[in-house]
Amino acid sequence: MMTIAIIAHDGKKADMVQFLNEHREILDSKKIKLVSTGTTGEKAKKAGFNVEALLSGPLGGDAQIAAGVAEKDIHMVIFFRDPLAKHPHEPDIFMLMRLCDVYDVPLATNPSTAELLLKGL
Ligand SMILES: O=C(CO)COP(=O)(O)O
Repeated sequence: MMTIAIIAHDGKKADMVQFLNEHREILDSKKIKLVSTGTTGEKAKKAGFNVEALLSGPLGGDAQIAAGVAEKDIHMVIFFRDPLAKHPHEPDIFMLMRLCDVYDVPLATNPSTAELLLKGL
C-alpha cells in the first residue's frame, strides 16, 4: 500500500481536481491511499475520490503531512503550490518540503512533475 498526500493552495485547487480526474484509474487503485489537507480533501471527495482529509493547511494540515513524511507513513507528496500568493503558514510549507528532502520522499509541486511521478509507479 502506497500513501500519497495531495495538497493544493486555493489558486491551484481547480488544477488539482483536474489532475485527479485525469489520473483517476491509478489513484483509485487498491494499492494507493490518498491523504490530504482539509479543503483540498473536501474538493477531492466532491469529485468522488476516497481521501483521508486532515486539518486545513493554515491550521496545521501541512504540518500533519510533514509528520507523516517523517514517520514514513506518507510515500509521495503532490503539492500544487500557488507561487503568486502569500501564505500565513509559509513556515509549515517549507517544513513539509524540507522533510521530503530529509527523507527522500518524492515531492511534485506542479502537475507536469506529478504526472511524471505517477508514470513512475
Ligand atoms: O494551505 C494548504 C497548503 O499549504 C492547503 O490547505 P487546504 O487544503 O486546507 O486549503
